[in-house]
Amino acid sequence: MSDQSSDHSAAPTAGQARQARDLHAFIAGLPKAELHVHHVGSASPRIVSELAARHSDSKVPTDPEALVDYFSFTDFAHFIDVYLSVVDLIRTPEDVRLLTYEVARDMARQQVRYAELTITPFSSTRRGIDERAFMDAIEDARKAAEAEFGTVLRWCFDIPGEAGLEAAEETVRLATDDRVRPEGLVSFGLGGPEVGVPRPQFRPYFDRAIAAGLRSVPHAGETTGPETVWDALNELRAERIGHGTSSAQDPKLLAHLAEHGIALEVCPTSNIATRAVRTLDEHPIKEFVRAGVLVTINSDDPPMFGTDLNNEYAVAARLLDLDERGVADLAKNAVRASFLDTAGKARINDEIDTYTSAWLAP
Ligand SMILES: Nc1ncnc2c1ncn2[C@@H]1O[C@H](CCC(=O)c2cccc(C(=O)O)c2)[C@@H](O)[C@H]1O
Ligand SMILES: [Zn+2]
Repeated sequence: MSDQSSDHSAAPTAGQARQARDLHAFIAGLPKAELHVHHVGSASPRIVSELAARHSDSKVPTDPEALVDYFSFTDFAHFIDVYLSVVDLIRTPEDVRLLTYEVARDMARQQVRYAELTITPFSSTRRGIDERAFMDAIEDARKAAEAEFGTVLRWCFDIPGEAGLEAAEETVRLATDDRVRPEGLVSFGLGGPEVGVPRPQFRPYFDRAIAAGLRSVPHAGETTGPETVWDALNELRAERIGHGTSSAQDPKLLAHLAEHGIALEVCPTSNIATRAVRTLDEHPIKEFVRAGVLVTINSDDPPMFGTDLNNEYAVAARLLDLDERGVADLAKNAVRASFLDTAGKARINDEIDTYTSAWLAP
């Protein structure tokens, strides 16, 4: 998969091409953690086309090839429309289980040892899927994935902000009611369009989620300015920020993020595909690193953006001019910023170190 920049730099030399090939090979085998990736957004073209074929009333193509054009977006609002047309395909608990298990399989193929998968339960329960059956489906898939692939999944439940306080109430109830909240739930987020969806209104819901032991990880600064990131920090007590792209416009914000170790969940190709950033070469990831911000690399909605996590690491390596050790450090950033327990973090970090040392051994 190539990145989507309109990069017109000179053609690489033979040595540079070999080095890039070698780095792709290194990335493919590197143990990783992923912190910002969406459940429905990770449905593979095969799964999406199979589900579309079951529902003739859907506008989603039933041919995986035709999905490539269907997954090209004129702007963020268009992306959300397409995203919801795929959400509409998820209609039964078996659809939910199949999707979740296959997402875990795709992650395992990229050596993802741990992932915090963002799920929007409101979107499924409001479409008629029973909440108990929904939770059983994702938990069954989570346990099967861990047993069969060795990939540890945890859940982030997010509020689709544009759906307003009704969605907020339903999401925080599903996330905090011990009769229904799933064992794998660790965090609480806020997704969807940011324009016209001010973050402060969700403070009471984040307060309830945090009081129930969940970690705060809202999207912010993806399609609006740094003030949305400040609101996510000050009103929603964000421990990490989804995207945070516009933070680069506010040096004080960058300094705050760096000083307090608040990680940005950077999704480079997503920002290009949704038109949040014009080209990869203009992406602010370099400014984040220069300011000392903890940067993690993520795929967001990989099949929808024509990418996968390995490709996102390759894009980041190119933009940051990283060698194998630099890429391994990026992977360890995600482990550090994760909500995995200390033993789990040590285990993945040791795997990363062992793999990198073996790769670089003369
Ligand atoms: N890069 C992204 N940036 C932001 N969000 C992203 C990104 N990728 C994926 N998402 C997901 O998109 C959904 C949006 C759902 C939404 O807006 C909505 C609005 C009105 C009604 C309903 C409904 O369900 O009835 C849903 C969220 O679930 C979110 O998790
Ligand atoms: Zn996202």
